[in-house]
This record gives sequence, C-alpha cells and structure tokens, in this order.
Amino acid sequence: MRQLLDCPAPAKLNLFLHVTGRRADGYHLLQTAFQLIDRSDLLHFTLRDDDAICRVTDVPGVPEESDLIVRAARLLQAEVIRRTGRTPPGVDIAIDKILPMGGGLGGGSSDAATTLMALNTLWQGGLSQQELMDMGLPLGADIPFFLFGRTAFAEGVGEALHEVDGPDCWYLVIEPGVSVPTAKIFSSEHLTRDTPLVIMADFSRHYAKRSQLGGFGKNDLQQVASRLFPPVAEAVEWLGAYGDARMTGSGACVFCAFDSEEQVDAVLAKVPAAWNGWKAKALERHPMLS
Ligand SMILES: C[C@@](CO)(OP(=O)(O)O)[C@H](O)COP(=O)(O)OP(=O)(O)OC[C@H]1O[C@@H](n2ccc(N)nc2=O)[C@H](O)[C@@H]1O
Ligand SMILES: Nc1ncnc2c1ncn2[C@@H]1O[C@H](COP(=O)(O)OP(=O)(O)O)[C@@H](O)[C@H]1O
Repeated sequence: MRQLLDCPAPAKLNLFLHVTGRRADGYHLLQTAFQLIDRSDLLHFTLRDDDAICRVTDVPGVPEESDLIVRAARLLQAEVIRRTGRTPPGVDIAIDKILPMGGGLGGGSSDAATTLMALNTLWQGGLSQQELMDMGLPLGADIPFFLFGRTAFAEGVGEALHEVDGPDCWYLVIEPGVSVPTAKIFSSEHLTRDTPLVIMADFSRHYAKRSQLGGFGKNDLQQVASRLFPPVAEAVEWLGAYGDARMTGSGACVFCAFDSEEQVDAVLAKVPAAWNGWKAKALERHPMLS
C-alpha cells in the first residue's frame, strides 16, 4: 500500500507590521508579529513508484512549475539525494485550497512549509527544523515562520524569529474580494520605510494580559494597499466599528480580535454579502508540531 499523509497548512495574521528600512538588494526590513490561526489549506501526499514530483490538483493562476509546493518538494528531494546518496520516491500532492491567494494570510508559504515538514518525515530526510527554515527562506520570507510554528515576533525580512505570547482570542477575518500582489505594495512611492524600531518587550508588555484585544503598533502596508485597492479600505472601516480592525501582511484580508466565539458570531452575521467573512481561533502551535 502506498504511503499517504494528510496535512494542514494553517494561515497567519500579522498582528502588526512595521517597515523599518530597506536592504541593499531592495528587500524591506520589517518588524512584525506572526499569529497562526485555525483556518488551513489541506495537503495530501501519496508516494509514487518513480521519483517524479507532481501536483495533481489544478490551482488557477499558479502553473505547477512555479507552485511553492512543487518548488519546495524539489529542493528537499535534491538535498536528500545530496546527503544520503539515495533518491527518495516521488510524490503526488493534492491540495484543497481554502486560503485566498494574495490575501496576506501566507497560504502559499504555509503550503510550502507543510510540504517540507511532511516530506522530511515521509522521506526520512533527517533535516532539522533550522535546516528546513534555511531551505524555505529563499522561496518566501514567511516560510521560516510556518516551520517555526509558534506565535513569533520577527525581524529582518521575517526570518529572525522569537517566540512570544499573543492574545488568546477569536478573530473575524474579511476577504474583501481582491488579490493584492505583494511586490506592488512594497514598490509604492507612498510607502513609509522609516518607522522607529520597537523592542520585543514592548510587544510582550502590550499582550501581557492575553485578553488584550486592542492591537499593538500598526500595519505600514495598510495605507498603500487601501489606496490601490478601495475594498480593503472599506472592509477596515466596516469592521472598525467593532474593534481595532487592521489588514494582515500586504493584504487584502482584514481582521479584528474578539473575546469569545459568541461575539464573533454576532458580527459575522452582519458582514455585507459582497465580502467573504469567517471566524478563526488563535493557535499557539502549528498543528503538525503538536
Ligand atoms: C508582507 C508579508 C508579511 O508577512 O506577507 P504577505 O502579505 O505576502 O503574506 C511578507 O513579508 C511577504 O514576504 P514574501 O512572501 O517573501 O513576499 P513575496 O511575495 O515573495 O515578495 C514579493 C516582492 O515583494 C517585495 N518584498 C517582499 C518582502 C520584503 N520584506 N520586502 C520586499 O521588498 C520584493 O520585491 C519581493 O520580490
Ligand atoms: N501553493 C500556492 N498557493 C498559493 N499561492 C501560491 C502557491 N504557490 C505559488 N503561489 C503564488 O504566491 C502568490 C501569493 O500567494 P499567498 O501566499 O497565498 O498570498 P499572500 O502572500 O498574500 O499571503 C500567489 O498569488 C501565487 O502567485
């Protein structure tokens, strides 16, 4: 019987996101806090009799060769060959795509991280968590976080990670119906790139009471995204009537924290039909690590 593994790839929220500078290669220096939530893509891995790596689900707009899942799998396969001298079996990868693309929820990065974790297990690759994080970073700046798998305060381009406590709460997330290309936001002439550095202790103090729902800091990308994509601004304004609503990552999704599931449900019932709204619980750990 061929080995099969079903694995979740959860979304993240950026609780705050400050752009603090720019590297010589044009990449932006950030300070952010990553929070995992319990809404996920689902990936299914089936080992093959040959050594091919195949995506067996069509993902509209993402050709197989550029899919982060396939690229991550190929990188790991090459590394296992280099280390062990043996070629691990190929794999068919099916995906139930739940997370919107260009939503700021990190779906593609999370898919890639889950692929690295799952195949490292199936192939008995023996790479450490840190080695997987180093392998993932060139594919996407959020990938190391998903492999880290815990609420994190992050610096650099998101790869310098420190575990922190975030609020223990529910989130209402609105998909405003647009897909935001990350590069377009970072290249905007309107983006501010000089937010003063904060220290991690400030963040921890803010959330010392884990019931604190008002957000820390701000999202520097939000103003630019709102200007280019008006539905983002409309969603922030609408959800802002119920709490400290803000955009995650480079958008487009907008979120707000609530104390209880009942409170989220009450607001969810009022979300305008033009948007897709849903609730999710903050996760302390990645489900593949617990
Ligand atoms: C903004 C964040 C926050 O978590 O997440 P998303 O909203 O995309 O989920 C990330 O930093 C997204 O990082 P990453 O996953 O590498 O973004 P990519 O789509 O690969 O980046 C597209 C382009 O955006 C620019 N870019 C990206 C990250 C960064 N720190 N500085 C940049 O200048 C670069 O021009 C890059 O080529
Ligand atoms: N498996 C994948 N799932 C989603 N997007 C992917 C995938 N592989 C590559 N991509 C590309 O990455 C882009 C960003 O996708 P995603 O990570 O979902 O959004 P965001 O970076 O806004 O959180 C997509 O528009 C798509 O072109």
